[in-house]
Amino acid sequence: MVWPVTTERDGSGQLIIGGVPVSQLADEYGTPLYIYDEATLRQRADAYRQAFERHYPRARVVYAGKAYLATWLLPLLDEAGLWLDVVSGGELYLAVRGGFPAERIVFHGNNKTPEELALALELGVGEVVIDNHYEIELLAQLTAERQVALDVLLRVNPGVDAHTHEYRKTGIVDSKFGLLIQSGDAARAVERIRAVPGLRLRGYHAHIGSQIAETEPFATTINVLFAFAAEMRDRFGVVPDQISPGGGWAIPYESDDPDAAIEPYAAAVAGSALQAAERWGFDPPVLTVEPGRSIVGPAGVAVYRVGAIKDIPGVRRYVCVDGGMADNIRPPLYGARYTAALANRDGAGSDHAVVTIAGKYCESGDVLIRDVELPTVEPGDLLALPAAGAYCLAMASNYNLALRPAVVAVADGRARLVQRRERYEDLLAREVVVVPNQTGE
Ligand SMILES: Cc1ncc(COP(=O)(O)O)c(C=O)c1O
Ligand SMILES: N[C@@H](CCCC[NH3+])C(=O)O
Repeated sequence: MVWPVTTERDGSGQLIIGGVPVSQLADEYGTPLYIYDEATLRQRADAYRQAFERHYPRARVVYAGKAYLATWLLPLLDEAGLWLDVVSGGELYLAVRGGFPAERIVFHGNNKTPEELALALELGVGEVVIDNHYEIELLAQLTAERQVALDVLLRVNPGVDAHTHEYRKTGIVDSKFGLLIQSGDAARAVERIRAVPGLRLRGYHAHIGSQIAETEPFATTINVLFAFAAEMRDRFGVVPDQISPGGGWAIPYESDDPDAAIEPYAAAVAGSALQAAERWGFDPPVLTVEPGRSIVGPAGVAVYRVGAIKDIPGVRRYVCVDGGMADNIRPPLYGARYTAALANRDGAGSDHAVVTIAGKYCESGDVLIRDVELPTVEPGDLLALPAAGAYCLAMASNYNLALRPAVVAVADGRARLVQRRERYEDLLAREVVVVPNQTGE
């Protein structure tokens, strides 16, 4: 359940993804290595669009690029008919340079800079999701200067507590995202947006958090959004043509996690929206969802090579790998759990032991998996971590001047290098001070 759909073992026990042996990829491109299975990506993108089309008359699926964004992914998203959510000038720039249609880009962020907003207008993004009063004034000025009109949504804070890690909650009252409904702040923003000639208010947005495996908080959020919409209709006569409960649907990381299938999520979210529209007296507006993790997460596998192995008698065995928190910060940041498998062999017949997979960086917290049962591993073995497609590379750093990993996309027995591994020279690319060459000149 946690592995890409094409994952199998060949006769010799090697792990195969997309028809390609993982060890072959590791030998060719080095480790750590991130492998994306195109079949899984396409299947999930299609599943989202089809499920929402089935359950709702006017649905829009927007991929949240913060989970993982690279130019090679863009045609695949485009072909699947998805929109794209970006949260920075950098994501916006990459998406447009990579050929994604700007009119299907939604620009998010709780502190968009004047330069980022100007870029969004220049590139012609489809929608901007306004987060705060400062942004309304910036957009008022920018649209007036350029004599253009812009479609906007208002991000509200619905005051909904989703069951997820504290750091992943975004819709509770004490949050930096959106404007609170219950204090009247969101209503004040609606009033102001309506008075700005260059802004066309299309509807309301909320995002309550990430890695949420229950549908109930989404249903509550949708109801709060429609109730707010009804209040705005009664006060100002505004009828929204779009409502968005954001993204945040979970994926399984370990085999006993909830399976978080897409179909029941879509059925529940669409059902809640239809019900709430009826209850509050609206024709169903466009329903927009913004999955990030649940599209790319299950498609990605991280591959590491084992190096040092350290036994602390009676305490634990550390199996150290050649990556860690620089390519995957999630375990130290959220206490996120992963599972792992031997990739270059299946370890059949060998003893099993509970070990801790540690990274190579200078932090005690640099542990990828605490306590995972594996066959006996040796230096040189390859370990594969599934469900690594979202928020690993996207949050990767050069800590300890680590080189960020290569990315390979696999499909039908073929591998494409889509992002090369960083090189030592890349570490010098931004240095301003002249670096002497080896002869000291
Ligand atoms: C506004 C918004 N939309 C969508 C997402 C995507 O979330 P996820 O990757 O959990 O689906 C996020 C991130 O949490 C977000 O902030
Ligand atoms: N980066 C997070 C979640 C935050 C999503 C973006 N708002 C994770 O890895 O789970």
